Order: sequence, then structure tokens, then C-alpha cells
Amino acid sequence: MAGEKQTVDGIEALLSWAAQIGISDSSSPNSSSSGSCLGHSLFVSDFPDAGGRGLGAARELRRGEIVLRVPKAALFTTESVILDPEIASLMERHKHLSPIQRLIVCLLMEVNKGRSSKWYPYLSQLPRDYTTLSNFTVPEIKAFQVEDAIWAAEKAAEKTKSDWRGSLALLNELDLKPQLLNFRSWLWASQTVSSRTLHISWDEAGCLCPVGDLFNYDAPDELVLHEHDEVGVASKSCSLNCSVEAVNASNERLTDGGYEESSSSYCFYARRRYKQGGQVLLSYGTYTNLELLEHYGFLLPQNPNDKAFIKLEPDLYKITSYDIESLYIQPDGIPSFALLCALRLWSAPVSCRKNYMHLVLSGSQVSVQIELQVLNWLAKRCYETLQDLPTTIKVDKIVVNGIDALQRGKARIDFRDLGPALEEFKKFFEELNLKFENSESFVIDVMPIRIRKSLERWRLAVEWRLAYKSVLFKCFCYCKEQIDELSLS
Ligand SMILES: C[S@@+](CC[C@H](N)C(=O)[O-])C[C@H]1O[C@@H](n2cnc3c(N)ncnc32)[C@H](O)[C@@H]1O
Repeated sequence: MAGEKQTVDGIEALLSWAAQIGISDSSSPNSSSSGSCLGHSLFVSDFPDAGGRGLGAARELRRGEIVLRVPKAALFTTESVILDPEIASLMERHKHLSPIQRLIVCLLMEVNKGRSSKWYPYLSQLPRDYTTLSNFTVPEIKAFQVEDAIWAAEKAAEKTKSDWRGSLALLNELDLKPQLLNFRSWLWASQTVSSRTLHISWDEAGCLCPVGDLFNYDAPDELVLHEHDEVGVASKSCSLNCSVEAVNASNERLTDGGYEESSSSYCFYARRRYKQGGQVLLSYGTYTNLELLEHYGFLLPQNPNDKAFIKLEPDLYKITSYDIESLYIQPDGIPSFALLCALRLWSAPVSCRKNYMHLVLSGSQVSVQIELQVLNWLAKRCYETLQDLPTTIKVDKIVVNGIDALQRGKARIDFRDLGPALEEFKKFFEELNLKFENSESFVIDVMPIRIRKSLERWRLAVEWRLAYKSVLFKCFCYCKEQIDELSLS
């Protein structure tokens, strides 16, 4: 089961099993003679800077070239797991469960079979744990500091818990090993499904795709979109399944893999040209960093799709037809088009709003006076938001560096190095029942796994809030520059 170590032998066993069931990175029929499904286009490797274990280019890959094919029979779906009519009728009796709950139950059922599961080589190579939002503890959630992120994390945790409670009756009837009935097992299975399923048209829950789920993520961007246009890979359906909304909202051309009826297989394409040895990445969809953290458990240091939301006045929401989700600050600190339009309209006198509507929606300034009002309001809101948060950008950087030192295995942290970040460190370790034994430094000989895992999640929360604050700071500077320019003109 997934509790086993991810070893080189384990990966080789997975690739050899995958070759036997028809997974291939080559269009040539005799490609699996080497005993591995890979080697022609791809290879498995560790990419520490972008996702860890992933797939590299075994040779130069052209844009739009097919790099992996996974036949339907190799896809792990509710349908492909429930072949036993008794289990099928049991599932039928629990019709109220969502497709995702059913797939999670199927995953636990297969794990329960241990080595006798036909999916064993695949299941044994799944990660043992995840850093998705549902895994965050209360103190780790608090470390986000920003209300929206705290709310998203609490909601994710509650949803996972309530899905588990709702599935317990079925799980109890399935005669599973007791440890597979507990919440920890459910959490693991649900986060496996969240972070690894691919979209398929016949099951809303998606499918687990052996080997195909080894592709790490890169954000879709304009360049890739145009490249796709050029080579005509435009009609592939969609990639990782997790957020149906995100997939629907995004242009289908942003994706680089999909299930193809014509070959009854899941096909993956190179989204751009890759040099031999480079990591081949997949776009799972368009996600903000908070969404990536929620569904996949990581943050992209440079995410062109990230959004920073600030509190807006309630009457602003009333006068704009824009979706709330479109009212944000971009990673470069510039307000989104919709936010700027909404603020311009909101800043205009009520009696003039109707007349200005056309101008505003075309993206034009209404008047210098209104533009200055918008920029001043935005600068003030960013400034006040930053002031109201418990720590500054500077302190957050110290916290990240301190966590970094601990993660690198530094056993002694001098309190003087932590300065104003000391309080947060103290609180964090106290929550984990680790007391500071002296007043000058923190010494830890062997870092227990539970602390290492918690540090990882804490770091993600601090990195997220640091990025959020940096965007607000950039926005503040942007507004000030614009104000200066307008005042001079
Ligand atoms: C579909 S799996 C990809 C393969 C995965 N690295 C593995 O070893 O099984 C998705 C997971 O990979 C990791 N991941 C993918 N892309 C990443 C990236 N750009 N940066 C950091 N982690 C990434 C995250 O843990 C995510 O939940």
C-alpha cells in the first residue's frame, strides 16, 4: 500500500507493470521490450526545484508531440475497480455519496487488498502524505493570517471531515481493515484523489492515471497558448481534474492532455519544445497559489495566475456586474481590469455613474480627479491591510529563513537571529509541546517526523502570506507612482 517506501525498485516495478498493461511513451509497438513503459520519450527523475519526482525528456521533444499514452484499461476509476457485483450493489445502496466519495472508497478498498490488488505496483508508489490545505492543523492555519486563506483552509478541512463522516456507513459495510476506516486514511485517500486525478467525461470524480500522474505542474501561460495554436494541439480536453470550476473557467486550449475516444486512451502531449533531460511539465489548469495549495499542496514561486484579494466596500459589489473573483490585484501589483473598472465607477458621483459606464467598461479613465481618488483609495486600502496583519514582510522573511534553517537540519537556532520573529517560533513549538529550554537558543537534536511535517506546512502558510503582502506592497508603490505621474501632468 501507499505506506511502503518509494524506492528505485518500486518505481522500476511500476514502470514494468505499466508496460505490461499497455502504458507507453512510444508509438512503436515493440517499445515495452525493455521491460519499462518509459525510455523512448520520458524518464522518471527527481526535480527538487519543481515538484520532486517527475518526468524528464529522454530526448529532444517537439511541441505538440505525443509523449505518453495510457489505455483506458489502465485508468483507475470507480467503474474499473467495482467489478464485483456484490460491491456494486452495496455502492448502489449508498447512492447519496458523491462521485468523489465513491472513488475515495474504491481507493481504500484496493489499498485494503495489499499485494493482492492488481493496482499494487501503482498504489505502493503513491506519496505517503500530502501538504494540501485539508492537512493543516489549527495553528498552521492561523499562520496564513489573511482571512480569505484561513477561511479556505477551514472549509477544506471541514469538507474532508464531513465527506468521511458521510461515507462511514459504506466503509463499515466493506469489511476493511480497522485502520482504513479512520480519518487519517480517508484524508490520505481524499488528497490522493484531489492531487492526482485527471478529467474524464464519464465520471465526474475523474481517474487516477498510473505514470500519467507523474507529470509535475507548470502554469498555463500565453506563450504556450500561442504555441498550441501554431501546432494545432488546440482541441485536447483537459488535464488534472481537481477543480471542475477552474477547468470550465479556463480555455480548453490551455491544457496538454486528455482522454481520446479514437484511441481509447489518455494521451499526453509536449506543450512546448523540451531539451533532453529537461523536466516535462503539465498544466493541470489555471490556479491561484491558494488553489494550488488547497488541491495540490504546493505554491508556485512565480505564478502568473495568482490573485491577491483585498476587502472592498459592500456598495462597490452592488454596482458592478463583474464577478467577485475578477476583482483582484495581479502578482505585479497592478489591479485587475475588472477591479480598476469597478473602482472607477464606484468613485464617480452616483448621479454620473450611468453616463460614465461606457467609458469605464472600455477601460478608460473617467477624469484625473476620479483616477486620483481610485489610486488613493487603493493605496490606502493596501497600506491599512498590511498594517492590520500581525507581522511585516521583514518578519515573515525571517520566519521563512528560520524554518529553512531547521529544515536543512540546523540543530541550534540562536534567538538573536530570529529577532521579532521569535514569538511566532515560540508559539509554534509550544503548540507542538516542545518547550524552549533556555533563553538564548533553541536546540533540537533529532527532528521528529511530525515536527518536520508541521514545519513544511507552516512554511507554506508563511510563504503564502509573504507573497500576499508583497503583492499588496507592490500595489501600494504602483498607486503612489501613478499618483505622482498624474499630479505632474
Ligand atoms: C500529479 S502529482 C505529480 C507527481 C508527484 N511529484 C509525485 O512524485 O508523485 C502532483 C503533485 O506533485 C507535486 N507538484 C507538482 N508540480 C509541482 C510544482 N511545480 N512544484 C511543487 N510541487 C509540485 C505536488 O505535491 C502535487 O500534489
